[in-house]
Amino acid sequence: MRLILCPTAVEVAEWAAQYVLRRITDFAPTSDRPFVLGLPAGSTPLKLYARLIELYQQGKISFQHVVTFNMDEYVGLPQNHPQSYHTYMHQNFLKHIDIPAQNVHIPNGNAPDLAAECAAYEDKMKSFGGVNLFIGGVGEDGHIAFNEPGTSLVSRTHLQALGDRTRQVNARFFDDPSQVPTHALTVGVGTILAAQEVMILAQGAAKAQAVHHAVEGCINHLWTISALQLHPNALLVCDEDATLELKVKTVRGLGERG
Ligand SMILES: N[C@@H]1[C@@H](O)[C@H](O)[C@@H](COP(=O)(O)O)O[C@@H]1O
Repeated sequence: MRLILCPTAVEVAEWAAQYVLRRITDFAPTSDRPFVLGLPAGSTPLKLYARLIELYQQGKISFQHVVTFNMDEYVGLPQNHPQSYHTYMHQNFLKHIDIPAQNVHIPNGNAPDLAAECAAYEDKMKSFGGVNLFIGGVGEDGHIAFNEPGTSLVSRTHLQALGDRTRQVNARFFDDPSQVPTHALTVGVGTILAAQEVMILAQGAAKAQAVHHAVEGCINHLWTISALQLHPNALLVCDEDATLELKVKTVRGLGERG
């Protein structure tokens, strides 16, 4: 795992945006050979999306031949609900760039058969030859996508019951905490590990425990982010506050300046 140290969240976003730019540019995608990008929702990637939109507006990057797969979506929330991840992605990123609508994939949390939806989502990813770069955030309890503590590290896209802690943390986006959905569809830990590269962003002291478990802890299903240790090309891009629970020795020995 590469641990990239950035002073602030702004620099995390800048580092990540330049990384995405470089990866897509070097790949030189075409319609027959698109670049497949895994994307998260949440507050963490907002600055990254804003930066990518700027790079697009400056003509430095195009998403014409990029195919996206979102990590997760709430179950039972209408797609046009202000807090659905469909709405989030369109408002914060997709409507501002040149990505063709048919290249965008977000799990359908209102599908009549959720198990079939999950299986079809995995098949769709495979039909593109898998994901080139999966970007993610991390929950305070170390969940990646919506893979809550205890989720199998070889899990694939599945229906996930959301834990109380996740629902409480995400309640800040809803008018009434009781509106936070109880379930989500999420790519599995195994789905993320199957990507050629994984880049997780962590910023703020609330993520420091999760970063500690990711980097210094044992690989275990109670901190699903620790599965990054199994990946040959994993990047963990942190701001200073997110590293507060790491040992100085770890930061100095492993950390690369972003
Ligand atoms: N399903 C999402 C995750 O994909 C995200 O990484 C996490 C952290 O969110 P935030 O970036 O808002 O801290 O929250 C949610 O639970």
